[in-house]
Amino acid sequence: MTSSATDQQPTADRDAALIPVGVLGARGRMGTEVVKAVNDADDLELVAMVDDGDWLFNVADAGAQVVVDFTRPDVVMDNIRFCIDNNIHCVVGTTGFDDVKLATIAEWLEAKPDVGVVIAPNFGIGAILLMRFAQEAARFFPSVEVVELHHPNKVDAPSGTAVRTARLVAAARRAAGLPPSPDATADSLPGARGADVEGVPVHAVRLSGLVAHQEVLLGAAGETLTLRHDSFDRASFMPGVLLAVREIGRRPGLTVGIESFLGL
Ligand SMILES: NC(=O)C1=CN([C@@H]2O[C@H](COP(=O)(O)OP(=O)(O)OC[C@H]3O[C@@H](n4cnc5c(N)ncnc54)[C@H](OP(=O)(O)O)[C@@H]3O)[C@@H](O)[C@H]2O)C=CC1
Ligand SMILES: O=C(O)C1=N[C@H](C(=O)O)C[C@H](O)C1
Repeated sequence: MTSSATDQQPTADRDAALIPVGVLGARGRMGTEVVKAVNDADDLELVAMVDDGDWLFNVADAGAQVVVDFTRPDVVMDNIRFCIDNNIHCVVGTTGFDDVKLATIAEWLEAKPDVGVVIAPNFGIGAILLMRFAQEAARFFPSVEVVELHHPNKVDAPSGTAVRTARLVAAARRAAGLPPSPDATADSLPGARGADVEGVPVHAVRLSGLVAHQEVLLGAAGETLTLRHDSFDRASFMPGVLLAVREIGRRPGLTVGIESFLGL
């Protein structure tokens, strides 16, 4: 049997190359998948798994250099604060961030210029491309609406991805000088026209059998363009998560979305 270059390295050197990773929300739907993906990666080492009720200090005690957070919008800020204070880079998939929360994280990071935090509403490559395509298309169409469709256990609505998509589309429309989308609705039931995100209606569907799906509907005289992405399995988020884990040590400060990690 031939031995590889890695096999010939002394054990200490080989282990030194592994990135020690802690997972927060480790027993959740996403956390379970992340634990599997980290365990399967040759260059990463799972050193801590923390879920609700567990001792957060475990990640620091275990020497995690990077923490992956898929918990809940109401606890994620405390987790990020803890990691920054303990010089641990953060890869955050948990949703629920607004400009105020992002500014708070940026402020915390000022005291720790070597620490990186990436907040990504979606790690799916297809979903990231959908956002980019929607942004590109937005200026050509007077009408646009976003429909997101998810499993019924999701606690937040609309999804973080849909909010980010709507904001990107709204910014592209503003840059192009487009007026508000035409809409003659004068009488409606509450919620019938969706949530208004910077002038873009966002509709949220919760349905058994679904995982995570999104459509951006764009309309002009005599034509429509529908952009759709489907995550049928949470494995779809893992290449993006692992990319962020490997990259975040080289990206100090706050990054929103992994577009720049993908060269987009
Ligand atoms: N960015 C992306 O690509 C994706 C983002 N998400 C987002 O990730 C988040 C998690 O989603 P999902 O995995 O489906 O949710 P789950 O509810 O399945 O998982 C969350 C887990 O975190 C646990 N938890 C709660 N509080 C804490 C805490 N203080 N410390 C550690 N763990 C805690 C929960 O425990 P308990 O159940 O007891 O509360 C649960 O086990 C959501 O915000 C979702 O929108 C999801 C998919 C992809
Ligand atoms: O809760 C989920 O499942 C998902 N949450 C993220 C979001 O809110 O955008 C990403 C993806 O849609 C799956």
